[in-house]
Amino acid sequence: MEKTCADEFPLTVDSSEKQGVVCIFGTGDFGKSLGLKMLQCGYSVVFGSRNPQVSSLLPRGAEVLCYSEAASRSDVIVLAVHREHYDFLAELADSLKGRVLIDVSNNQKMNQYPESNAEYLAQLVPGAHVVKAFNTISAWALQSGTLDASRQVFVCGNDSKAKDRVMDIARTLGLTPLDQGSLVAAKEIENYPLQLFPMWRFPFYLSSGLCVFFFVYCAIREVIYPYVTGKTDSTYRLVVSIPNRVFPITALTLLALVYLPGILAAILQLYRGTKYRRFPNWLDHWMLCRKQLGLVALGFAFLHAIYTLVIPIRYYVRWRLRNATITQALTNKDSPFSSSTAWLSDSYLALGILGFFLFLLLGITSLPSVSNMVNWREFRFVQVSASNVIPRPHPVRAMRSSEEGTQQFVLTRPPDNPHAWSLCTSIIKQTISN
Ligand SMILES: NC(=O)C1=CN([C@@H]2O[C@H](COP(=O)(O)OP(=O)(O)OC[C@H]3O[C@@H](n4cnc5c(N)ncnc54)[C@H](OP(=O)(O)O)[C@@H]3O)[C@@H](O)[C@H]2O)C=CC1
Ligand SMILES: [Cu+2]
Repeated sequence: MEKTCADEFPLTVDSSEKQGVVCIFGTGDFGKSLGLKMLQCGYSVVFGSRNPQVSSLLPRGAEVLCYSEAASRSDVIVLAVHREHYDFLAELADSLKGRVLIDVSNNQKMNQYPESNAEYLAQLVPGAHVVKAFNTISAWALQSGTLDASRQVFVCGNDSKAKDRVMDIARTLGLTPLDQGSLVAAKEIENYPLQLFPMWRFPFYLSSGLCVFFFVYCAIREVIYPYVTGKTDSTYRLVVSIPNRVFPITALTLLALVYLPGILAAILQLYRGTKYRRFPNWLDHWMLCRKQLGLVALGFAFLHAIYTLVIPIRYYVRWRLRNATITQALTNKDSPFSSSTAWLSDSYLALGILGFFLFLLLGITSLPSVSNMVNWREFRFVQVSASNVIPRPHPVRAMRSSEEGTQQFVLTRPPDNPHAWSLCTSIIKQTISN
């Protein structure tokens, strides 16, 4: 190509702590973000673009040249172009001979092409040393610096010197390179970003299933049954009361399912008498998505906490309280203050709050950014102790103490605790009808 495209863009790179020149083909989202990061880490960046004059919004200090011109400036070239547009490289094959070509591309779906993008690139440009890297890092994370969970860069390539250079660059950018072997591994590395999601799929389906099951169960018990037997309309319960029953049950069931596979695995190891055999696939997968299960459980616990906080402002609850007060006033009766009930109510709520706090602690320490800061023993300490003290679902007890033929029910929870109230009343109703 003609030399003109270089002339308008003089080199203005900060020369402090130079790391060498890296060329980036493509001035799209990823090229720009990676270029910026490289400039910040002391590299000189030369962009290769189809229209070097038009390319705006590029990081300051970077040069923009046409592809061939840019390629001649550096032995390391990052290819921030989609695979579909690789054909132009065939023309540049001569000038790319002996260069390190970094393929960062990803596909839309798994196994989209028969060969991996990196292998395809190696066929297009046979003289270059193709290295697969950086495809698991997102442009957004590079720019915002929120790389916590995704610092890992999987690197593979057939030329070990080229691979070493790429791993050095990754380390300079503050990333963690992981050598995955020869270019054959590229296929798996390219599938990796698409595979991350399945870890969430099982928790998602499981929690949806649990929610639906418990919702239907509660709806039958608290809406359909009262309607069929007493023609009472309690459909309003579908909105807050029943979900607030379903969320904690789901949260605690999921939490239990986080710990269950570990126990099953231990039993299996004891039974087999060795820990050097693979677990069955279902157990393996279950073990691998424990963190996701736990985080989904934490989400449900959050919902439960929020739903519980709004209970006092619910119309139904206010109506009940007002009615009880008016009835007491009209009948000129008062209910004596019960110290033990007050104790029970407070300890119940306090346990709930503490349980939620521990659940939160469990969730937060399992996030990679936090767990990186504690050592293994500290991590186990928090995880094991927190999971042991999270309270079980609130037991609601109604005691029958019949005097002179009339049935009275002493609640272990005060009726003004709305959370227990609805359950208690339904139990009382059932007991009376028996
Ligand atoms: N975005 C992200 O978060 C990530 C992206 N990647 C990979 O990085 C590569 C680039 O992605 P991204 O920057 O998002 O994509 P963009 O579409 O934003 O940019 C692609 C760039 O390719 C260049 N290009 C060269 N030839 C063509 C052509 N024929 N048609 C269109 N564009 C062409 C263009 O640069 P110019 O106009 O200067 O020639 C264009 O800006 C992809 O392979 C992607 O899989 C990998 C990890 C994360
Ligand atoms: Cu609760």
